Amino acid sequence: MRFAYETDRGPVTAVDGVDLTVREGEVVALVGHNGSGKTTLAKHFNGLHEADEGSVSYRGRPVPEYGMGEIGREVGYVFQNPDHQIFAETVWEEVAFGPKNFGLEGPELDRRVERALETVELDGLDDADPFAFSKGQRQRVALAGILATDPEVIVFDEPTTGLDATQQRQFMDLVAKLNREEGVTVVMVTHDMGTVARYAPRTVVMRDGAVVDDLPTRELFGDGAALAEYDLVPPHPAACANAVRGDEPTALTAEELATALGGTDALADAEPVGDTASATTEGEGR
Ligand SMILES: Nc1ncnc2c1ncn2[C@@H]1O[C@H](COP(=O)(O)OP(=O)(O)OP(=O)(O)O)[C@@H](O)[C@H]1O
Repeated sequence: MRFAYETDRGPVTAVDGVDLTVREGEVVALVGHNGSGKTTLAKHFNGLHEADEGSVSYRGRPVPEYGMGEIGREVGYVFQNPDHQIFAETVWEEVAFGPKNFGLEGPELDRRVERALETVELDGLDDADPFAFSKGQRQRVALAGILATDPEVIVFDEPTTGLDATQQRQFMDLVAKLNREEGVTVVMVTHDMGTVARYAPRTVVMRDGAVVDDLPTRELFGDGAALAEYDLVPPHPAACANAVRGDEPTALTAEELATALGGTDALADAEPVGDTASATTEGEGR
């Protein structure tokens, strides 16, 4: 597929020649430099963009054929900045907006909202003003708003940007639980290699609008040549493991590294997500 933005200076091609299949129940990371086309591609998954050439299909049917409401119910998109999504004056109104739009009302709507708020651990805060929340809490409100629509797929654009290490871990553990327990398919655009290593078994690497690699994350982080070629910095546990492991597969997390070195979980416990906070392709702040 191909997509170009129309600008004053003419069309800017953002994605070109991408051929990608995401399977049900997967967690896939989309990585690559700034401007490589990750967000543009991701926005095709729920119809926020429509391909100029080729097409993007969901369950075998082209996304544009679904209509916005229909595809929105299947594929939720969580924006990088929750404030691009949040608009209501109370948490309840915010989370109820999606399912209300899809025609839910009464006790069924209440149940959906309560369940979504429980999942993100914001239950009991129905009347709170989401704009008075921390960034991490707003991110969770935004996620609850998507969860309340009961999607099959969730697309996250930089899900942990602006969250501290603990909030990052909490947010991503929640996402992992949705995948594990409810079978939600997850596609996440991220620069955070620690998050990729810990949560996404498959990584798609983009460059200049194209997919240049698509491989198991463990393979990517164990392959020095590929990491150098794509200019990706592996998370610390993988870097350490690569330095000492010989022919063994690399470690992706501190826990795995500790086990590989014959240690105990104590080492892992000592290092919560320091690796995820620093091991990005671009350094802090992204
Ligand atoms: N609204 C827009 N108008 C014109 N060009 C755009 C627009 N949004 C993105 N682009 C261009 O499309 C290309 C791909 O951008 P995109 O945001 O998809 O990349 P990305 O990999 O998600 O980048 P980042 O990591 O910085 O979020 C870039 O060249 C970018 O400048």
